[in-house]
Amino acid sequence: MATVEVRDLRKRYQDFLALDGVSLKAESGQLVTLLGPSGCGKSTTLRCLAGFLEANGGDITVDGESILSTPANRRGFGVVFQNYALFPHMTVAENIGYGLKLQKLPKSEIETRVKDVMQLVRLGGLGDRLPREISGGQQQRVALARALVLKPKLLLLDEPLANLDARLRDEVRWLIRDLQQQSGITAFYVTHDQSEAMAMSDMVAVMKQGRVAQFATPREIYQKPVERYVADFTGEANFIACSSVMSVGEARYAVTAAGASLEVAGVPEITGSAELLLRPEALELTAPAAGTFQGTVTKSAFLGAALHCEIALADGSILKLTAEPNHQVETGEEVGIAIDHSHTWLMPEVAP
Ligand SMILES: Nc1ncnc2c1ncn2[C@@H]1O[C@H](COP(=O)(O)OP(=O)(O)OP(=O)(O)O)[C@@H](O)[C@H]1O
Repeated sequence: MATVEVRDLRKRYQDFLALDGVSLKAESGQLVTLLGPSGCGKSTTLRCLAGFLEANGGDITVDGESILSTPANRRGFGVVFQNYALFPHMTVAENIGYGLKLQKLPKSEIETRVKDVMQLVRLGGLGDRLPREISGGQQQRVALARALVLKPKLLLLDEPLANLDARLRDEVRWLIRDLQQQSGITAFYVTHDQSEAMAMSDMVAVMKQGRVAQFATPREIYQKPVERYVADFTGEANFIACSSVMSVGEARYAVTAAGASLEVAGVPEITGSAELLLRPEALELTAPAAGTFQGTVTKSAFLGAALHCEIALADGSILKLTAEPNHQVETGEEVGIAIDHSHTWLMPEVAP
């Protein structure tokens, strides 16, 4: 178990600054996810952690000690990538035991540890197969077992589910989280899939152009994003520009949005222009006069478990919401929208 801290990490590829001061921390036993779109620096951060890349500035510490000068093979970390990189000519058991063999452990100990970890990742009975004789999900479990068998201080996972189909993704996702929690290994996990990040993580770092836009729990990232970029990346979101914003207490504001006056919570110390975040589940269809907002239905689609609607407000904003499936609304109909105030959140307007 290890506490791992990344402080102001910088990495340059020729004249391109890929990491521009990344800071985050995994407490012992936590799974921390790096979430963000392609090219934001997730893999670069993970490779610096693994020791495959040399940072140009900042520090990485494990239990308070800098590891930057420790070579990758002496860091004691387990690494799992999206392309499993199994040795094709070795059996499943040989692949898993390879690292232990390099450590020159007695054969009987290797056999026991390989057998135990194979049970753990549910590969029992497949030890004699070659990688090409097992499925993609099983191959990824071999890669996981190969990392876990070394009892690493830290587990680094870079899009480990990327090559799996939806059903296997789900299965391997929960297996990884279960194993990580049971073993108490600190882990960093890279993904661009927000639902994966939300479901698995203790903490999420949402990355934006080589920096961490927000580092917080999944709940906080979803409910209290610091800016639109984070809100957009972590689920369906509606934004309404506010025409007036006045502070009325600590991180509380009186705002006017789409003709309605509201008192809302938000990011502390907003001084300039601001926009209101309304998640679809915060909105409910009402009779026209009964809602906080009034608008016109521009789209409605029956999705089975819910009715998806889009409503145009008088100021031109479009609100997306999910209504109860038996609700009947027609395109062009005037409706009201009630807001659950516990689900509103004010953010400063930030240049993209
Ligand atoms: N070896 C390299 N030489 C030059 N630029 C690089 C190199 N590796 C990565 N980059 C650039 O650095 C930036 C960050 O890359 P990185 O692989 O860390 O992003 P990522 O968030 O992991 O993206 P993805 O989800 O696509 O893997 C990108 O703009 C990428 O093009």
